[in-house]
Amino acid sequence: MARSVIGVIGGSGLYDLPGLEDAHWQRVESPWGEPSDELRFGTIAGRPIVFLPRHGRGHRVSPSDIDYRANIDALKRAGVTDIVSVSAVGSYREDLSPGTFVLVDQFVDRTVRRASSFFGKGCVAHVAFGHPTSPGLMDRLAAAAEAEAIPVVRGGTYVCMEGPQFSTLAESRAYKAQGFDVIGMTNMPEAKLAREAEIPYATVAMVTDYDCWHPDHDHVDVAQVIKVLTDNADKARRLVARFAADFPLEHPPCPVGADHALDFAVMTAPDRRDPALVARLDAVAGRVLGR
Ligand SMILES: CSC[C@H]1O[C@H](OP(=O)(O)O)[C@H](O)[C@@H]1O
Ligand SMILES: Nc1ncnc2[nH]cnc12
Repeated sequence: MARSVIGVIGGSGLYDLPGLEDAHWQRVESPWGEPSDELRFGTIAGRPIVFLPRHGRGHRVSPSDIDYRANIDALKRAGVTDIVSVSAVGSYREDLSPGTFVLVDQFVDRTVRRASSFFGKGCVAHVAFGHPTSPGLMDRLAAAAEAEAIPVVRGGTYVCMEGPQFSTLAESRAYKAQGFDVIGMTNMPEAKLAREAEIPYATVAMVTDYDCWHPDHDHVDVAQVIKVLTDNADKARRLVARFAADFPLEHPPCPVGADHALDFAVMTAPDRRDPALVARLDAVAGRVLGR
């Protein structure tokens, strides 16, 4: 059984994890491109943690420009076995008011210009993705939230838009009518790539606004989002710290098999694989490609 290494991807408003002990920033090279920033290595209660600010320190990288493949590959190279992502979201439900934390369990991908797979011409693979988040991680996040007296809502569908503009009123109403619960711009293809890299993934979504469908609220603006984020950042850090401190030292098997997602996924015959692509897949898929 592998030693647990928790990866934390910090979203808007979360550019560092102040509770990390023995922490240092370190550049991790990836053959897939430029990660959003250096990785912050440290420990919490003796557990190794690797933190990555998704938009880079100072929020320099927009959702469409994030190199999600480089980020996930870098975390995999750093030995990460489990990922918790923290994200700001807009809400489509009256009861999910700003400040609410939601452990989303489903995603709908509406992004249009992002590389969303490590695989492709020369090495084709299809991973199962019916359950895109790990129930094991969500159970532990819910327990950590309870221990810290932070209310969380368990379950919800996150629709990922391309952005960077927020939705039109027509889009917002349509998403609400389709039954989506929250909206953001970053969790896709991040969650898809984590699955391909066999890293169980869960998201703590922090509601910052009602998008623009709500008759009693004006359109979304960044000042409003930042205010809610600032008011809640400390709660998010406490939640992540408690989750990490209580995490098993040995990686617990993922109930939906995310940590073995590639067992039966690769279609391309060994003698027909592109050696250059296979070389780039060394960290993500070395376990099944024999590298
Ligand atoms: C500042 S609001 C819009 C911005 O915040 C969310 O990012 P993240 O998931 O990294 O917290 C949203 O997806 C947008 O990128
Ligand atoms: N309303 C919204 N739409 C998309 N991304 C968001 N992130 C925070 N609020 C959002």
